[in-house]
Order: sequence, then structure tokens, then C-alpha cells
Amino acid sequence: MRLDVVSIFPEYLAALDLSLIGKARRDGLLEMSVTDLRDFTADRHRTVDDTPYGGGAGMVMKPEPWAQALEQIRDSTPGSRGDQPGGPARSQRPVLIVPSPAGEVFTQETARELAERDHLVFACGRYEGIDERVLEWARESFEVRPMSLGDYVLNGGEVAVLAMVEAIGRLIPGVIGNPQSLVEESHSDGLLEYPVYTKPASWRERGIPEVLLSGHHGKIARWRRDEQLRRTSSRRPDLIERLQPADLDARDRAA
Ligand SMILES: N#Cc1c(-c2ccc3ccn(Cc4cccnc4)c3c2)n[nH]c1N
Repeated sequence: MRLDVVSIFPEYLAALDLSLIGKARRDGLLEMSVTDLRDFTADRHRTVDDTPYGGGAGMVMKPEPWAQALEQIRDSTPGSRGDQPGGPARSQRPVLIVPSPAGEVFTQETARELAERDHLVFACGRYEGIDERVLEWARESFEVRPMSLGDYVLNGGEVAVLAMVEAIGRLIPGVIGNPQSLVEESHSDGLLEYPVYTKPASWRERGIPEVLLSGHHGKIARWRRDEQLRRTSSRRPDLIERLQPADLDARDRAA
């Protein structure tokens, strides 16, 4: 998979050189490049913003630097242009992910879907956002996906890209050492994860659930599943409502 990120704060993305994502890049499991939007400005002040048409507070990101940055990314990626009328086939099109408070909400399902694509391009806006015509223009060559981390307001797209790249990158085969850990974590099966414990067995007069010391794998699995259901019902009842009957077995229903 190839990832491109465009930002006026490229140093914000330095965290992606660390930990598992950084190792995946060094191991060649992920290609990633960060582009400074200001490299595509034409004035001495490297201006990327201007006042909004229609008035209002704040500034809007100018369209031309974005189009030039995205054209360079598109044209430097084999197969992205395609020679079919109407541009590249959907499967070849890079996905242009535009973090925005007005986007679809990014979920684990979104991460799974995007982890299957060949090329993701992230456009980190700032100010009050990017001139809308950029997204309209980009639809000729990209699958354009405005995407939100959730219902709260950030100052720009970089934090969202860090979260999305981590959520997507960890799903790429080989990035996580033990793929089994992907199965048992929150949201992997529609439920929140069970509580975890490690040594010492007694800590500041607090013990751990006896079943975890029993060595009885069936009972441990049942306890963990029950804890998932209990936690999810208590903290995220909205997730319980979304479960399909097939997601719950007879033992769950009896719990
Ligand atoms: N993903 C995501 C987001 C953002 C977000 C993403 C990109 C930008 C570019 C600018 N702003 C500031 C801004 C503030 C208010 C209105 N319009 C724009 C961004 C906020 N906010 N909340 C999320 N979940």
C-alpha cells in the first residue's frame, strides 16, 4: 500500500516514523510520503489561504496549490491516471481522504475497507477548510471521501490522519506481529474488548478474576465473552443494537 499525505504542517506527521507504522515503512510493507502544500504556492509568502466568499469568520484554503499538489501525486503514481475515458477504473483510482467535521464517520469498518486499497491520499485541511471546488475537481482522478473522526471539532486534519493511518496500517498483513490480537480487540467483533490483567496476581490488595488462573480455556473464553457483552451493554448500548443475530450465539443469549 502507498500512502501520501499533504499538509502545511508536514512535521506533524513525523509520529508516523515511529512504532509499528514506522517499522512497516522500513520493512517495505507500507510506502509513505508527506508533501508540504506550501511547495505548490507561487508567491513570496507561500500563501495557502484567502478570505471566504460570502463573508464569515476565518480563512479558506486556496484551490490551486491543492490541485497542483494532488496532480503531482496522481501523476507520479503508476496506473492512477488510467487511459480509459472518464479516467482510471475505480479499483485503480487513489482514494482521496479529506478529514472534515462534515465527513462520514471513520469506523473500524472504514479502516478495514481502506486497508484493502492500493493508494490512499490524505488531504490535511486547516483554517475553515479547503475550497469545495478542489473536491469536485479531484473526483475526475480520485475516489473522494470526506471523513470525520467523530462529533467534536479539531483545528485541522493532521490529528485525524495520524489516527486513520494507524487504524488502517495495523490491519495490513505483517504489520502486527500476532494477527490473533486483531481478532480479540474492541470493535473487531462489534463488541468492546474484555478487561485484561497481568502479574502480579495480587497488587495493592487487589486480586484478579479467579477464572483467569483456572487454566480452563473454555471457561476463560466464556468469561471474556460475558465481560465483552457486559461492558458493551453498559458503555456502548448503541453497539448492541447494531449486532446481527448471527453475531450472538446461544450462550450469548443465555448470558
Ligand atoms: N477529521 C476530522 C475532524 C475535524 C477537522 C478536520 C479537518 C479540518 C480542517 C480545518 N478544520 C477546522 C474546522 C473547524 C470547524 C469547521 N471547519 C473546519 C478541520 C477540522 N474536526 N473534527 C473532526 N472529527
